[in-house]
Amino acid sequence: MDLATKPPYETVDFKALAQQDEAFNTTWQQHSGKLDFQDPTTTQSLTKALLKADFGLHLEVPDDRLCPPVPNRWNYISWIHVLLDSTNPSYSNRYDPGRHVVGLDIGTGASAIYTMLCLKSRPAWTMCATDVDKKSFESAARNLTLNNLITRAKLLQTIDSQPLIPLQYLGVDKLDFTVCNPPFFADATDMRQSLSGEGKSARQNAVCTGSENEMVYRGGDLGFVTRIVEESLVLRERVTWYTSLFGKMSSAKAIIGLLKEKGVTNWAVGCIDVGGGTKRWIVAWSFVDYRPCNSIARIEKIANEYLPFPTEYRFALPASIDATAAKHTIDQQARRLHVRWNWVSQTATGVGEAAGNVWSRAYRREHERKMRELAASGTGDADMQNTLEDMKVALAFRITVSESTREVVVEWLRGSDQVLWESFCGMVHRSFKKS
Ligand SMILES: C[S@@+](CC[C@H](N)C(=O)[O-])C[C@H]1O[C@@H](n2cnc3c(N)ncnc32)[C@H](O)[C@@H]1O
Repeated sequence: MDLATKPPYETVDFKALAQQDEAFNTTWQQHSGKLDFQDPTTTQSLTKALLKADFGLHLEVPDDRLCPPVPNRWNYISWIHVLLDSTNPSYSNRYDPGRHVVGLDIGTGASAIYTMLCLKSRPAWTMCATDVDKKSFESAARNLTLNNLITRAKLLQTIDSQPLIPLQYLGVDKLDFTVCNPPFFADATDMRQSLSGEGKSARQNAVCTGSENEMVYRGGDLGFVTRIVEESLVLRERVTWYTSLFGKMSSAKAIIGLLKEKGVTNWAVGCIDVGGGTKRWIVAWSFVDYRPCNSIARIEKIANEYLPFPTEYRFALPASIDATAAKHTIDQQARRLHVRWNWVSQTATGVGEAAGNVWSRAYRREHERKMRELAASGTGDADMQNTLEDMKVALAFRITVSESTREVVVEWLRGSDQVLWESFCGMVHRSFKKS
């Protein structure tokens, strides 16, 4: 399986895993095929077997440190893959093996799980990783060495008074993303109650071997990520995507509320829910204007007010228009506008960039007049193209005509002006209403 684009886990086939992994098979046989997730030996055996079978990774963690469940950790990383691939400056919306990406794993833990999954799945990536806990830090370094990944990682043991995104101490100027599974609990009582399932109808899914200093932070996950938000308001574009996991939906909502209050308009919300187990939430935000694809930026499981503005607009082709005519309409319409435009007829997809509202009636009239003048003077298209060369992009978009669904799909790729994006979608749609 190609790890670079390996999809998220939906379930785990324990029986098949037992056939592949001898050590896990012993656990499986001992429990007669019924795994006890409250037993630390079982959960360690499962984690090790999955990492080996699915990622070719070897893991050693001290018994008193967090042993990470693989599906939920991988699903976060695979969500980050889509987030980064869909905000690729080339607008390709695909994994680019040549793209060098630098990430930071805040609080990497004894397993260095996120760092290892990123490095193993994306060979051109490098990772920075921090932790305050000496034992976890040393164990993380051991795991990276054991898997021959240490040369692509920069490890830093920090102290709590240092920034959570310590660019200066890491000797790094910019980052493409941060990943973080923060300590979820506000104090020892909160941790004990939550892990014992007090106040919940169902028991916790798996035993947690995490020590108090790994799992507890003042203010819990909300307190920890509020610090990341505050640092992000200073660092801004020096990190393209700030992301974090949350144990509670209420914490994810509070962070989105804080981001909105601070004027952040580009964010994404994800949910991790493997096999109906404990749900986890992911929030990502950015001060850069590349827009993530709708399918990962907006999950349906949270109230609308916490979702970012949609980055996709679809409409059905009128019955009177066939797909060939629709493709022609889209291409011709874009060519008449003062935009950079690249249409690929084989895939019926075009990508364009505009400096502003160049489809307004006034702008179009003026543009057409200039085009006529240029044609009359014999300099033709070339001069008009020159005006696009140094253009500051206010909106980038992709338009696809889907023959199978008879739909036009408009995607927002770049830009911070929601009104401009809505106006553009309206213009594309109207051109089909007229014909
Ligand atoms: C819940 S654990 C996550 C470990 C690992 N990333 C995982 O997902 O299994 C939180 C980690 O954050 C670390 N941590 C706590 N405060 C920190 C700080 N100020 N800077 C960096 N790491 C910190 C803890 O030591 C712990 O390893």
